[in-house]
Amino acid sequence: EKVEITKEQWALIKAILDAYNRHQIPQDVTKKLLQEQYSAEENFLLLTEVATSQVQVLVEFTKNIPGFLSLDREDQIALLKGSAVEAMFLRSAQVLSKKMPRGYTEVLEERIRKSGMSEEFMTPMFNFYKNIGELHMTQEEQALLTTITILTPDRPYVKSHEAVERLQEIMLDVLRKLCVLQHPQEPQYFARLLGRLTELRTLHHYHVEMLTSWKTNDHKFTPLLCEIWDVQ
Ligand SMILES: CC(C)c1onc(-c2c(Cl)cccc2Cl)c1COc1ccc(-c2ccc3[nH]c(C(=O)O)cc3c2)cc1
Repeated sequence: EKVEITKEQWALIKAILDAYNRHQIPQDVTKKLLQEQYSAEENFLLLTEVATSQVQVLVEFTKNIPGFLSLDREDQIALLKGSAVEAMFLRSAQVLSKKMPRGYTEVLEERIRKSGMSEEFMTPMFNFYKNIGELHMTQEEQALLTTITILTPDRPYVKSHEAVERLQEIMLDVLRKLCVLQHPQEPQYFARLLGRLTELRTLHHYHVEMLTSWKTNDHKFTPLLCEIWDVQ
């Protein structure tokens, strides 16, 4: 049927895309990924620094999601803690699938592969990166999919499930319409995007074990990561 995006929905897309583009990791942090040292220790430290910076960026982005700040304060925290890993898988996937200048993508992939994480997590992780790359998502789709991931109602400790669900449904409806308009030749495109959300849940479970395996090898995380991931 004829898909119609309303004026309000276009305003919502613009607000979310502006917030998504406005909040980026500072250049001096991402530039460090290009420095010379490649030991597992050095890679882990660099990834920890980038992840910490990414969490700070994520918090700022989330505050700009229309309606988020009207949610219960404790639910806002529960949503951020519950979605941080998934939002970071999405963000790093988008960065890895872009052909960045100066082999930035290869450098990041190399550091992730050689950061002391067990082999068993590599396959599903890089499979996800490949799947995201094949979707060739537009900026709007990336920003909306990240927003939908953050507004997942069934995270631990969320009290007002319905309020979060209502907000997520608004975003899902906008993304559905956008997919029909931007990928007219691919009627299943929206369903494929949602399939990535399921894959993110699985990666989230793997990530809990990744943290434990890093911890046992006495890897240190920053206070912000410890707080958001309930480690230490
Ligand atoms: C604490 C560290 C070791 C960690 O634990 N799990 C993960 C971990 C891993 Cl590997 C994989 C996936 C998710 C996590 Cl959450 C990580 C590292 O997490 C990140 C790695 C890279 C990026 C990243 C890299 C480059 C970037 N460029 C930009 C940009 O805006 O230009 C953003 C950006 C983000 C973000 C998180």
